[in-house]
Amino acid sequence: MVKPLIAPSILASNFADLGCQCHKMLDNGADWLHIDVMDGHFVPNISLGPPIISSLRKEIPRSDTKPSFFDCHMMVSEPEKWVEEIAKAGGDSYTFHYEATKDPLALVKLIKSHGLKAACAIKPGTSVDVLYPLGEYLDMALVMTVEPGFGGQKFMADMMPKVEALRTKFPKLNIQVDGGLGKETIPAAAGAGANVIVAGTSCFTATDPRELIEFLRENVSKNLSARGLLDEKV
Ligand SMILES: O=C(CO)[C@@H](O)[C@H](O)COP(=O)(O)O
Repeated sequence: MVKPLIAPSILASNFADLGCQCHKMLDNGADWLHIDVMDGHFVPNISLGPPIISSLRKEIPRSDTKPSFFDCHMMVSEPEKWVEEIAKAGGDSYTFHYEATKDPLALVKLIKSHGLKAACAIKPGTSVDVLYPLGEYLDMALVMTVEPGFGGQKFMADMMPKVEALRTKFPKLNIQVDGGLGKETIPAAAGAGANVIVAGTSCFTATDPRELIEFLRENVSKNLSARGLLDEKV
């Protein structure tokens, strides 16, 4: 059974006001914060790293009663190098790119040994088949629906067969989609079986973020329920 999880991508926030903007998302119903770490090598952009995650963790302490999950998407060329730093900074999950590592299973073990959830992402040009041998070891698979590197790009609907294939093979796996998600594109993503929705621009520009987050969640719930996979526990 899986839950719908809505994860605003802080790349779309105003970094000068990061703490307040993150509180706003969590207070309006977000389940996770999606934190995009970019190194200027794996992707042609530089965003933020462990020091900012560490400051954000002080602002949003771990809590059992309030959402405080930091979902760290590592768009970096040497993902092995940053696991310990991200754990120390207060990350909860560590998503590496399949394309960036020679030994994904060893990396999954390393991530878990630091107490983090382990996830693997694939870029749009990467076949979903590469995730099949990893699926049983992962806490989450991420199907990129834009080329990684920048927010505000157009959702690639042609990635949905990858999501559908993963959902069929791994009914209970968290399957995340990232890039171009909002009211217009959620039906395709939820319909294909995605349950973890990263939404940057749509969440941070919404006049009513609560209404948008609820809309995204409803779409996912409806589709998971139709598949008999919805975890209804709060
Ligand atoms: O990882 C990335 C981009 O590389 C994403 O997390 C984007 O930041 C999503 O932003 P929107 O497309 O929702 O604006």
